[in-house]
Amino acid sequence: MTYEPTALEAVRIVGGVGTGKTERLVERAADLALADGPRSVAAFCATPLAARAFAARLRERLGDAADDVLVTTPRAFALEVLDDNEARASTGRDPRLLTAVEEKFLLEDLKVSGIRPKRLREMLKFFYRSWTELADDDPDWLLPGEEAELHALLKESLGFMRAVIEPEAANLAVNHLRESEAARSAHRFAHVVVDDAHCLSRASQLLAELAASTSIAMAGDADACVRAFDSYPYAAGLDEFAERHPKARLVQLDAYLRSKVTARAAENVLADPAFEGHALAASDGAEEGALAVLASDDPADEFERAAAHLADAARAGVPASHMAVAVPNDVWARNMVAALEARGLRAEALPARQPLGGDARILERCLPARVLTALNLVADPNDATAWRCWCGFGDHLLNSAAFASLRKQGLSLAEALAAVDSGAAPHAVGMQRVADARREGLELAARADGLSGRSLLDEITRLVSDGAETSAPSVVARLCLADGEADDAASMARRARERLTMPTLSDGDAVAVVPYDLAVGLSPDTLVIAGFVNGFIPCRDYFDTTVTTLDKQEKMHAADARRIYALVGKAERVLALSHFASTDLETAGALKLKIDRIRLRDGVRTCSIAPSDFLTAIVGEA
Ligand SMILES: Nc1ncnc2c1ncn2[C@@H]1O[C@H](COP(=O)(O)OP(=O)(O)OP(=O)(O)O)[C@@H](O)[C@H]1O
Repeated sequence: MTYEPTALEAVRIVGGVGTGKTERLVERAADLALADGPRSVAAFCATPLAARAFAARLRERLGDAADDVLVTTPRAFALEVLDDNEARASTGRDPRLLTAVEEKFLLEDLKVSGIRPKRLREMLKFFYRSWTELADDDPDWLLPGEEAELHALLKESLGFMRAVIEPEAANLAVNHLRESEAARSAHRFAHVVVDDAHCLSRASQLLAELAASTSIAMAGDADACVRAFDSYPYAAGLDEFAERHPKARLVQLDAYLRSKVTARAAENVLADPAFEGHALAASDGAEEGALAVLASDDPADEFERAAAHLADAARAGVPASHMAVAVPNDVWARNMVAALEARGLRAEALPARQPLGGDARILERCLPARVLTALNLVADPNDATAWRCWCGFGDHLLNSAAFASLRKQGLSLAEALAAVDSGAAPHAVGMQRVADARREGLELAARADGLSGRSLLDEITRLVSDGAETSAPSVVARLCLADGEADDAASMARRARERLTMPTLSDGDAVAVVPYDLAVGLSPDTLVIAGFVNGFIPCRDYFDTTVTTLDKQEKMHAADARRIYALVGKAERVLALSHFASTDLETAGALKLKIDRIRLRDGVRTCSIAPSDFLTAIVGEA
């Protein structure tokens, strides 16, 4: 049976950055929770951090009753929808998102198609975007031949791993809800509110709508559309919402409610032609606020200077929980946290990318990933993704040929590996390596049985490294352990997956150090935008006309302008733009900075780095 949307009471809240959209939704959610009970309300936010901030604002109004309102992200909700037996059977998947390391194995499995890597990546991007836009509603959306074949291979490979890849999650959940009445009633709320809809994919927006039975309110601002958490944010969704709900009540918010100074900064950015003449005006009652430009000589000075700025704010009475630093990358995040802590300020960083790196092809270079994979095997000896990865580590092609031949048998991965155990697997390159890894994996799981917490992680590390290491890599311990808990393997594996695929901040009393695009949902009193230089924003390729065509350059500029607009407007009172003027050549190369000039200073080749092209636009100088 196919789902037909019923008439929902719909509200569309539109307005620029800082005009009170979230506040309206919080107010609405609180009123509805009081009227119809907190369990009748669900709030969808663009990122886990935004959900945390929304829940805190709701708590201020509702007290403990706020705990019974579901405040979540469409991604987490999609996995809940996919977590029942009917969904598992119809999708052939477990509700488990692939981590970045696991995605590398998927990619290698797709390379057996023989398609050149560049073309393969382009086609994958097309599939991923199309899934998020539900293009597969049209049965003829794929061209026959190479395109349809690669898509089939991708779906088969994901089915073999029984896992879900991020751009697919909301698509699978939408389709499951459309098809299953039982699923719809199990995941239904009388009232749904959706915040920052411009940062959500089309499938995420529709998923939230499918969860509503009586009313839906969606808030957004197409000008602030940035890739924050969903990989393909869909700004047009706000207009589509209006088309689907022609009787939707429109709430248009025009006054920027934060400080006058940050209003001017956001307004100045909006003057960019990319925004087609949109405007923003501070509300009459807003306080003045302040804008600071922190110019430093080099990165080390910058970290010091930015931290000193926030230490001064702390002395003036601003709590650390009301401060944020937006950073261009994890190097800046680490250094800012260290500089803030050195000044006695608590700070916590939200990673820009999953912290589990390494080279899966070389055993010695991927110990943390192998330890975490082994933990998954101990947690669930039938974990198909974990077995796929475990039996591929250390091989140049991650044993993709062997897995291709295992997959072709039409068995599940667990059944196919059982056949390997009994020597009944088809002959293929690398099959012996898979058989050996399988045996080692089973032995390891048996030896680790009964342990928990850090001792389990340490024992797995010892076994995985053949005794060379006796203590778990710190990144694995950070991902798996919670304060004072000696959890079993399953709890630690679940926690690590969640921290990798849905990262958030846990310390509510610390300065939030977040990537530029992940300030969604935050309203810090004082915001420092660090590393505000050319190369970080805009990125180096933007300036390189041999790499970037004029068309592409325009698109990059428009995307950056949206990022900056969404970011500067977040500061409640004080905005500080921090940049540095020089660094050594090696650092500049590694960080992909845009080098203006190279000079010899004290025998070191030193590069001049200019502040971001956006700085003058924000400050409003000619
Ligand atoms: N009705 C109101 N009266 C006074 N202040 C308000 C009102 N609504 C919101 N605010 C304050 O204005 C600021 C911005 O509000 P809010 O975060 O809801 O805006 P937003 O449009 O969701 O912002 P963003 O675009 O950054 O997500 C917050 O500090 C909030 O407390």
